[in-house]
Amino acid sequence: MTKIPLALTAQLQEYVVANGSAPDEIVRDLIAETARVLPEDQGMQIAAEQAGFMTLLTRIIGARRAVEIGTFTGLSSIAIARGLADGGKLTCFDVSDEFTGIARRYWSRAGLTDRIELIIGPAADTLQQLPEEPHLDLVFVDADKTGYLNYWEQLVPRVRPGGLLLIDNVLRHGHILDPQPGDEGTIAMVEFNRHVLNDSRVESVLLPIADGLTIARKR
Ligand SMILES: C[S@@+](CC[C@H](N)C(=O)[O-])C[C@H]1O[C@@H](n2cnc3c(N)ncnc32)[C@H](O)[C@@H]1O
Repeated sequence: MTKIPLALTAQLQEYVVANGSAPDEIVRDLIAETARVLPEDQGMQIAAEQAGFMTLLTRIIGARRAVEIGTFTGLSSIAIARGLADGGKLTCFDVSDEFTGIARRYWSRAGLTDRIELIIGPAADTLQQLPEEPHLDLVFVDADKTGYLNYWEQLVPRVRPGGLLLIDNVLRHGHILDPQPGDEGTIAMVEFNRHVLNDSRVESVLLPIADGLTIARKR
């Protein structure tokens, strides 16, 4: 029998979050401040249960070197940085000083300033500043959807064999199935998902967590 994934209600999501390692006060404050200060944009933040999942995944693979494209107010970067092994480092890429100004405050509060560096500018260009070595253990992509293919092609060669690429919003809130998607982000995501599926450099799974998260492991 086909198992149909459960659609989460707000109450079920609360239960999911409450029954994993709970978000601490810093994460709760960050979520609340983002909602208060950026009500129009708060939907860009990853879900709380996804943050917990990403910390665990980062820890499980013993990641030391990680990259994030799309930082916003910092929730995913805190999730990754907290999972890094001792001496680990996360490099974040974003275009916005305004959004990442909030992230910087929370990195400081979480004692993570030493393990996170931020590069401001369009990631298609600024990614070229990444050194070839050391190879990356973990990559998280959550920025402009039309840029994903470019980021993928720049980053896959930089990930070590066995390292992971995590790609966010691959379901586009269900619009990925629209026969004629009405926005360029979804059109780009249809092509991107097909590209990942046909990329023999990785094995991957598309998880129906939050808005869809692809986890690809470099062969
Ligand atoms: C969906 S939000 C990221 C959410 C974040 N991961 C979190 O957990 O809160 C997308 C971010 O990508 C950034 N962005 C958009 N276009 C970009 C580009 N071309 N290069 C780098 N960052 C970009 C935006 O400024 C925004 O902060």
